[in-house]
Amino acid sequence: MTVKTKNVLVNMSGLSKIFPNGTTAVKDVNLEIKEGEFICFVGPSGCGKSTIFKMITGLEDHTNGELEIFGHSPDEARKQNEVAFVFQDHTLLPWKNVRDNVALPLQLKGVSKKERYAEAERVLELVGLAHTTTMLPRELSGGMKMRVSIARALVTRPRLLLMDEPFGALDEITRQSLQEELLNIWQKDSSMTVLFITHNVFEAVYLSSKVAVMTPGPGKISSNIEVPYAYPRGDQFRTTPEFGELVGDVSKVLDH
Ligand SMILES: Nc1ncnc2c1ncn2[C@@H]1O[C@H](COP(=O)(O)OP(=O)(O)OP(=O)(O)O)[C@@H](O)[C@H]1O
Repeated sequence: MTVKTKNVLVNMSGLSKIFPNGTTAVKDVNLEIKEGEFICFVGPSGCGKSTIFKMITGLEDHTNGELEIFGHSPDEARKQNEVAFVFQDHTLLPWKNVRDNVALPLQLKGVSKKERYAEAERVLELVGLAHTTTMLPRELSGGMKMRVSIARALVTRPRLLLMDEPFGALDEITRQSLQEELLNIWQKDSSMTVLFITHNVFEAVYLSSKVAVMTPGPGKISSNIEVPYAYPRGDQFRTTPEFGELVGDVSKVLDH
């Protein structure tokens, strides 16, 4: 299967964010994201990655420039449940079982219990946790909690999935198996676009169809590096010379 590219989904043009205290977190970012892409954002701490995500989700307004999501404002896109996000901290409610945690976004929309449980079970199956529906978060491992958190983000069938360092707290083996699962889920849904923040250059190259490298002071995208390799890539991709070369290319831009 090749990289899936379709219509423009997110359009950032001259996008800037200056916080009220005068900090310019993001300056003049131009990026066109197409439907079906998997884009990783890498860059040093404080270069504005999370601020870009917050502007896309409407949690922060932008100061200058344009930002459109499916031709809508970020607020409109969020209201239509087109955007979902996953953070490093899984943010599961400790008193609710797995199925209720996953079904929560649908409960908030007023979806009936029968329908939301059916949807929760569908996405739990996708992340390999169909057997955990009645378990409580404290009974799960760190990797399982992250899978539940991903299932909860998928339950509204978003067109755009934002992930802010979701695997940062996991050990390397769990991280790699979750990377594989995430790619499988993304490939099953031909129209879902994933934007993913990571500090890990290996993770960025393995996952993405394009790596957006950011530099600080003020935060801007200094380079877009295409990863022109078909999916599924498989574990062996990590040991190929092509993979090593791309990791080198991204690292070089980061070091400048
Ligand atoms: N609410 C805020 N008010 C003022 N400045 C802020 C605010 N939020 C973030 N910043 C500043 O904006 C800049 C970008 O922060 P941001 O969190 O987007 O960086 P990041 O690249 O996601 O960092 P990290 O990788 O450490 O999470 C930083 O200088 C930060 O101090």
